[in-house]
Amino acid sequence: MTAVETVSQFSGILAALEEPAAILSPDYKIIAANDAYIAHYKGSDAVVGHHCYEVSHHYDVPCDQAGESCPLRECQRTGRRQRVLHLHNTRHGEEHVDVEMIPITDNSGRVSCYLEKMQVVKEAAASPEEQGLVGRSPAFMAMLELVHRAAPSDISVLLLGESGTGKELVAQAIHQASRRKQMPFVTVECSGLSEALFESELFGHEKGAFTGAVSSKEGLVEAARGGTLFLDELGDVPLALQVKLLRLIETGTYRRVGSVTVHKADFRLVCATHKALPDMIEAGTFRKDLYYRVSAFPIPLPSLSQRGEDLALLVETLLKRIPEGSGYHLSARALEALAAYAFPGNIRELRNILERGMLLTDDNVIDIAHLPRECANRTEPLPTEQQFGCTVVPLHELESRYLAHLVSLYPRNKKQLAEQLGVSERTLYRKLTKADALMQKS
Ligand SMILES: Nc1ncnc2c1ncn2[C@@H]1O[C@H](COP(=O)(O)OP(=O)(O)OP(=O)(O)O)[C@@H](O)[C@H]1O
Repeated sequence: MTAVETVSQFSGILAALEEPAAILSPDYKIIAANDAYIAHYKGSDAVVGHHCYEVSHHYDVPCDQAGESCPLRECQRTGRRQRVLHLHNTRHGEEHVDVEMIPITDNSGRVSCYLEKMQVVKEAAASPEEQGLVGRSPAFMAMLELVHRAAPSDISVLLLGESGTGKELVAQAIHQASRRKQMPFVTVECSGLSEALFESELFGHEKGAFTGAVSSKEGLVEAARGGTLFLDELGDVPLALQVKLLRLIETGTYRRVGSVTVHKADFRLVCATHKALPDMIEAGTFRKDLYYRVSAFPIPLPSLSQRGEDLALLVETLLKRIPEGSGYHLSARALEALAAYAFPGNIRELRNILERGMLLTDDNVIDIAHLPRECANRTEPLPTEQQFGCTVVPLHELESRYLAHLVSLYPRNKKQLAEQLGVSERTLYRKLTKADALMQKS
């Protein structure tokens, strides 16, 4: 089939698609594109005849030669449709885009071209935003791809990540991208609740069900009707309550405390934990059956230290979100210092560091001096040997060299030498033996 025939055959399909779509030749050339594609990428029909990677990435070479996975190349390799999440340059700036590549065969069964369909991923932004997830590092993109795939279905998602990695924000993003987005998103904080409190919080109670239940109250399961129920810190739910949770999930029904009426639940379940649930199962502190119910679609969240490329973007974003923060910025040296820090508290810790820095600075620049000592300590790079004016050697080696030099000056007077050095003669001999060994090594 010639290119002209291909265009006429597919122009109808392209026009019928609402999302940006194009037909690509095996050598990455855009043969035809729909209006949505043109509007999204260039705003003019000058896209036809250009390479897809030039238009969407502003690259000179195909994605796989620029360090990214190329769906067209994968399609050619496997002969099957491919989906991948890419960061594209669109008319709105950089956007996360779900790219779907479908091989098209001609009458002889040979793949003659490819249909490329784009869907802008709304769950996250690649530039600082007032709200929502931001990120562009490979670790973040891998997580976002899973979020984007899971969100539209009703599958139970288990978010696994250290404290402060954004589990609650991801849960909200899943809700926002789901068909339940118009309905409530309800968080259940599972840690620190007693058995009785947990049950009445979750299922509600009737008037007089227990001392203090002066009126009947709707529970969080009821409040989440039609929407998403987010169980945060699932690993903290005590064993006795896990069975009640399991019953809720298995039967899709619940009863208010003090009532015999069975209610039907209607929610999509998203759970989060920073604990290793399989280890807890081993230890007998988490039910295996509950684990399999909640972990149909696990999504690991990267720690901040795995998202080094996102640090500057997150700093800018958080400063936008902290009240009064948008007037402030971080000096290059301070950013460098933070880049070398491990962030055990992840993004929440970064936010705290910035808030503290804002209070400590006298102008609008947060500098090294305004960072906590544990971050700032790593900041001053050691002077080079040239700047020092001498070679930098480990202290124990310096001591050995010094002792060797002294002994060469006073070979017969070790007792006096030990006295002058403030050590016992025995210690001096021990140190000299070490020094000898070191000298022989070097
Ligand atoms: N990708 C992201 N983009 C922007 N802000 C983020 C992102 N991820 C997390 N944050 C911010 O980091 C902070 C911590 O996020 P969140 O509370 O969702 O973490 P968490 O993993 O649920 O923490 P914990 O386990 O302690 O409950 C919040 O201020 C949140 O807005």
